[in-house]
Amino acid sequence: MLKVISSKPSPYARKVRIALAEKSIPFELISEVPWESTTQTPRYNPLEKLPVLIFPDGKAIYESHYILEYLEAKYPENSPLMPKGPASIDATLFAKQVEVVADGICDALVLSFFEAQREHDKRSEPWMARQRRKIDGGLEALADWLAESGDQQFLVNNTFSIADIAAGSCLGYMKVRFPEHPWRTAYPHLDRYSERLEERQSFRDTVPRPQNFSERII
Ligand SMILES: N[C@@H](CCC(=O)N[C@@H](CS(=O)(=O)O)C(=O)NCC(=O)O)C(=O)O
Repeated sequence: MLKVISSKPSPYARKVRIALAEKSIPFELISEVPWESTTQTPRYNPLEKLPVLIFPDGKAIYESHYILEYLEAKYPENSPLMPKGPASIDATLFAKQVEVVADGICDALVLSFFEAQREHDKRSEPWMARQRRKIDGGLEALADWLAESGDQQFLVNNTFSIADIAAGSCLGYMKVRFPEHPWRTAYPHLDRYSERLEERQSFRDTVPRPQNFSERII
């Protein structure tokens, strides 16, 4: 059976868990804190990051966007998550662009989270401001794309895709890592979009949770 190394809050791991659930591919979930000495992630990923997808033979792949690409290539018939058909190349490329922005917002959220772990006198305000600009700019892009889609249920061709997995996981992570951010009032249509996605069973079963650190990690 496939195994997924995940962590409770990880939006990137949530993407993989959602894709596997949407494709009805069974897997064993392994939850851990990748920064702690007990982590097994470095055994499979030289970049020491989760999610990791581990195959029955012990081989593994990593980086959420690559894992989703892999799953779509190997299991195309199980609930396709990329637009299909000859005219779909532009739609597929757009779905991947949405994933780039959603993952980039998460990257800035992670960097902000760790900067905030430093003692006050060691925090870089310019660095925090830079991450905040990326988060705000990324959210504005998602809000604009959703509006351009006609406030549809899904971002691309009104069909559930990796764009919605990435955007939905990102917005869910905002609620965990940056609950005071005003995006839900600034973009009510994006908030409704996020709430609609959270009603999907694959989202219900993968709601992110904060995690406790037993070791100092920064
Ligand atoms: N680009 C990667 C990012 C993955 C990532 O940053 N994972 C974090 C955990 S979490 O933030 O998603 O919870 C990690 O393993 N960090 C460990 C490290 O960066 O050394 C992906 O999309 O999979």
